[in-house]
Amino acid sequence: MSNTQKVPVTILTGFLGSGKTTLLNRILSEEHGKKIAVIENEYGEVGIDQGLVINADEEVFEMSNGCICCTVRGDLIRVLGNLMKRRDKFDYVLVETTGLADPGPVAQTFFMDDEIREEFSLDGIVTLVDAAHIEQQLGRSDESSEQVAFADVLVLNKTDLVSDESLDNLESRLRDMNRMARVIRSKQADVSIDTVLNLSAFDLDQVLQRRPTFLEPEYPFEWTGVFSLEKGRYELTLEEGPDPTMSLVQLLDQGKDETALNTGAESCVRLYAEQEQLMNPGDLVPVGKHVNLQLQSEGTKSFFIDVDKARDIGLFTQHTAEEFNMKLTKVNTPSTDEIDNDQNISTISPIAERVWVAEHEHDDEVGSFAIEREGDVDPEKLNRWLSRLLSEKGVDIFRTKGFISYAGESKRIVFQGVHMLFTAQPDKEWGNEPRRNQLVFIGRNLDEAEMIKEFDKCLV
Ligand SMILES: Nc1nc2c(ncn2[C@@H]2O[C@H](COP(=O)(O)OP(=O)(O)OP(=O)(O)O)[C@@H](O)[C@H]2O)c(=O)[nH]1
Repeated sequence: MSNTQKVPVTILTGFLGSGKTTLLNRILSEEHGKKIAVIENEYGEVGIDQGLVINADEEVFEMSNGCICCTVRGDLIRVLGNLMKRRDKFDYVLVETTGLADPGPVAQTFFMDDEIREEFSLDGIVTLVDAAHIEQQLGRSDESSEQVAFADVLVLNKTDLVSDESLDNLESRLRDMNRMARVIRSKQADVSIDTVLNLSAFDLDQVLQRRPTFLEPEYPFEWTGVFSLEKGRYELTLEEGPDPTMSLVQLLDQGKDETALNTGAESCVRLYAEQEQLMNPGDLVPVGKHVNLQLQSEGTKSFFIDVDKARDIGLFTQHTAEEFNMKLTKVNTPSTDEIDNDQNISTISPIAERVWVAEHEHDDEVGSFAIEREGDVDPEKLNRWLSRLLSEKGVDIFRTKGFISYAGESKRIVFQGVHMLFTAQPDKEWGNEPRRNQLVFIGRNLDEAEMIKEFDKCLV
């Protein structure tokens, strides 16, 4: 298929609260004659963004799954795959990434996966920059620097909140970080559509020159072991490790050379994006499924693997085998083997092993949670609490957003906060919809229990 027939894709990035949804809504409400499918990559437990995107004919798909940088590729492949079945319904795709994501893995998807590459072409990466907060963000997170570095267009938004002088300084700082990008200033992301869509701006060769590692993938698993097994039942044992659960995929006939390991890894990227199946100790691990081993109980945990004939199997695990002292042993059955005592059972060593090192560090302190409560809140109490919370902890609370039901107000209130700045504005009538509150917080070292307790005090 030639490039012109491929569906163009624009990736919209920018740190939390920089104005991505505002720009998206602007694009969706403009007469541009395009049928746009929107993919929202949410961070957090509740899909608030979908509720904030205006009603349009466009289709909105949400993804949300684990560590974004590691799982996004699998998620995106799944969502794009579904989109292709409705090819007649759209002619442009917009991907809004979560503000915490490095856009690299999102962009990679359009080059690494053959099926995706055949159907879609990356048109450009548009990065929203919050003029009021970017200095602070650049100092604190690698992701925001990556978002600037990858951009084809930098939209310097929220110009109303800073002086012209600061804007000039900021603009020159951004240009130092990325000389290729076009910089546009905006208020409420009021940029003209043709400065952000249909640019044919993304140039893979150029990116590879700047960043030779661009196509080096990141995986949602850290370890692979290939085991050469005979027919029979095997026991997989795990001790205490760094996590109370661990994801795993078992593949049949896994080769052990470099190419085979990479092929296996790519198919696991897709499998890892599927809903995980919880496995308790004693369960039989199915083939080709994303399972999540439950390891909360004390002592050694055992799971079982049945092999129908002599073959090599691959285990792709979220953490390394070493971290859980994971071992595979053959279970002797009286009909086929001599009964062994425990001492004689020997661990089977893998014929090949591979550690997939994620290039990025996981920032464990950054997290999110949602408060969801039926009923109404007292606006004054809520305002007092949030003002205090955000003035005290606003540096660590990157983003707050959601819907609130004010007592005595017929309209739903949309709450939006970026660090210490926040607004609460009436949106649509509640009508017949049940009145409820949904508030998502994203930040560092959040005290979830305390914040929920304080929120509950604001309910009437
Ligand atoms: N003062 C000011 N506020 C703005 C501007 N653009 C957007 N906002 C507000 O900033 C808040 C965040 O905007 P969003 O568009 O939701 O930002 P986002 O990047 O989608 O946020 P996340 O999805 O959480 O990362 C909202 O309250 C917007 O109304 C602007 O130019 N000036």
